[in-house]
Amino acid sequence: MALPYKDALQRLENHRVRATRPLIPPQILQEDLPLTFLAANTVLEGRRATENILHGNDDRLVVVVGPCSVHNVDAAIEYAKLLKQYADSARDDLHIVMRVYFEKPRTSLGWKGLINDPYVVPINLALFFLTSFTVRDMNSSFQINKGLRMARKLLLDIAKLGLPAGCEFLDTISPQYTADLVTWGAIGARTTESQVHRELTSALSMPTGFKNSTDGSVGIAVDACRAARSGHVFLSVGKEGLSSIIETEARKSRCHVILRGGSKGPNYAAEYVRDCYEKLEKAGLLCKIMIDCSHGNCQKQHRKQSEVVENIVEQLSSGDTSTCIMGVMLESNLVEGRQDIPPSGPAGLKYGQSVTDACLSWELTVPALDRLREGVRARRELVARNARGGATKEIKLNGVNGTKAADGVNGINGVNGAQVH
Ligand SMILES: O=C[C@H](O)[C@H](O)COP(=O)(O)O
Ligand SMILES: C=C(OP(=O)(O)O)C(=O)O
Repeated sequence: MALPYKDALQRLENHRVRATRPLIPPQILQEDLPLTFLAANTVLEGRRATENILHGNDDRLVVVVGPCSVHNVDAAIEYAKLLKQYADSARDDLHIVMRVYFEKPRTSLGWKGLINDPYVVPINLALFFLTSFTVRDMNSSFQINKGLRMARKLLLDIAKLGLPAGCEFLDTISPQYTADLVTWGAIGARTTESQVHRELTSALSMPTGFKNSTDGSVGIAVDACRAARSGHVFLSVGKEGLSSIIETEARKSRCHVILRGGSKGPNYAAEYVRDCYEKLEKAGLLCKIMIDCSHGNCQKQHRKQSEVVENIVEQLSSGDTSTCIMGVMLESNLVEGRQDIPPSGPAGLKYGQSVTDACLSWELTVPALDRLREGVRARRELVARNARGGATKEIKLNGVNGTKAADGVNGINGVNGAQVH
């Protein structure tokens, strides 16, 4: 029997939408939590240093290190203070950026991060006790306006400490709320192939890395770097929260590939770095690569990150891939390992431990960072030796002669004639 016309219409759209709630406009949140002079300086300086490393005008390594995801802002600040102290002591060798990840792409289902589902303690005590026994995930409040506010406030507090922050951009609207506080961005393995994320990246003002796909394909990350370098016209929102048509301009690339391993195994070893380099060179792109020690590269066994670090140090010290490695990523937290969110709710969580991927403890992170410093120093010596004694086989790949580029762009690739963008 035919449905009444009105019922039929209702089934044609929004049939599965339970509710639509208003989202705070980005401009209001930015007015409520404005960028301070100190915070702006942290971001600008952090971006400048990252770009100099990307373009071969600074021989340090960018190290993106921190929790897999932030769920407790107090623990994140405690971690940030430790990291800031270390970053200051290591600043001659490492440009340290804290991983401050609020958006989690899931393989299938799971908590999607602090912006999507922050842990907001109910004000009403009775409700608190009731929800303590019934909640799933962080607390299934899905109070996204609060999540955005908490994320912006945390990024602001970290920037005020003088520590640069790095975020994954998973949603294409949320960057309007936080991007002015982000020094370095990432597009994850599950979204690097997405046109929408490549368009978003073309609009981002910070250097950004594209991960290889979860099956290990590096070609899609190279394609993504090429796509993001171009100008695009696409749909998004403006600062007033209005749906908008955004137009971006083609520009010098600030993108790089992140090798994160995949379902076929790790890809941090020199042969994979070399292969990635060759793909980037063929595409006429900046031949700069970050190695993610976690995810597919440690096969989710967090302590293996230290083994990956050892391999990177070896490559930095002597390998032909030495100078195309511009960065390293580590998943680290106050407390080692990971925990599930208890069925009774987040109140029972252990302080300072990840609820997503397992992380290195702070105590294991420091020696890994120290080793990376040693690797950078060894690379410096290698480059200096090469400058004194002519090109050696080891560093032929990049043709680096240890000098800085005059135009601030082609320091690394300029020598062997590869095109730079
Ligand atoms: O970095 C975190 C995870 O690797 C990513 O979000 C996927 O997580 P999942 O496989 O547990 O869903
Ligand atoms: C989700 C992440 O990584 P990937 O995209 O490599 O899985 C991450 O870095 O948090």
